[in-house]
Amino acid sequence: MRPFVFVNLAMSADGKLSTIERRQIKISGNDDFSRVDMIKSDADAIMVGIGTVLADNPSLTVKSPDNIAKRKNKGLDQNPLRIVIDSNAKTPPDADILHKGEGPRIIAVSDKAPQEKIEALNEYADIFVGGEEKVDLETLMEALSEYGVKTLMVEGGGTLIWSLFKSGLVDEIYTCVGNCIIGGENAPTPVDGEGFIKEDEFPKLELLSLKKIDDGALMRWKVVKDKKH
Ligand SMILES: NC(=O)C1=CN([C@@H]2O[C@H](COP(=O)(O)OP(=O)(O)OC[C@H]3O[C@@H](n4cnc5c(N)ncnc54)[C@H](OP(=O)(O)O)[C@@H]3O)[C@@H](O)[C@H]2O)C=CC1
Ligand SMILES: Nc1nc(O)c(N)c(N[C@@H]2O[C@H](COP(=O)(O)O)[C@@H](O)[C@H]2O)n1
Repeated sequence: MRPFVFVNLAMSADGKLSTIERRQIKISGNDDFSRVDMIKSDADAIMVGIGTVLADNPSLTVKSPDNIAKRKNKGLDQNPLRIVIDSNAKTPPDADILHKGEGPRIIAVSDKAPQEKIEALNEYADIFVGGEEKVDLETLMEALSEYGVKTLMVEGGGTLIWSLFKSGLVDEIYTCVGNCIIGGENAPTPVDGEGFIKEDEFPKLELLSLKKIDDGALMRWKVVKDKKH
């Protein structure tokens, strides 16, 4: 058993998540930020990789007071369970994700994470340990399911999203295409990592919806399971 996993990302019209400096930038507009806040608020958990924590220092909190109130009325924490994928326990103990907003956090580390760093982070978050070098995402998903997580939103970055696709762990992806060009051959893209080589390995997608949002476009894709072309 594993949660339903959906990825949400914003990219430029030329397919970049950020600049070559890998700093946090605004790609989508206000309507898209409202949409993201809503789907985040409806999710049981939200996940990012350590690359995103170090680059963006996100809090991953629900922002809209209405969305917070709806969660509270349902007896939920203000924010979904926040999860960082971080083999070496490099999450800074003063990171916003550990301090802003109420609600549980999990730092998922591998067997090689130094014990003293685990202990420091354990003051603010539960620690999942799994995987020899990198975090074992499949085992983590099973653990999250046992924890009661039915829907998991993944906010990036491209390295984590690659691993999730490689392991067949993505069910849907929302792609917001902003009206700008970023460029740079080393700028991050939605799916980085090693990349698929053979066409029959490519995850196949079905377009569920396509609409204009702000001055860009929003696509919602379903990952087609076990379909080869
Ligand atoms: N526009 C958008 O929507 C978004 C943009 N971004 C941008 O993306 C960039 C960050 O992305 P990126 O650098 O790819 O980092 P990621 O956030 O994808 O984190 C990747 C890191 O996670 C760790 N990790 C541990 N286990 C695994 C595993 N099994 N699979 C994959 N990764 C694992 C690795 O580091 P280690 O081995 O040290 O643990 C790895 O380098 C930033 O520039 C950020 O601004 C990010 C999110 C959304
Ligand atoms: N939807 C969206 N649009 C953009 O333009 C973005 N740059 C991002 N980035 C993601 O949002 C996170 C910010 O989280 P907080 O506001 O700090 O809670 C950031 O880390 C990226 O994951 N997303």
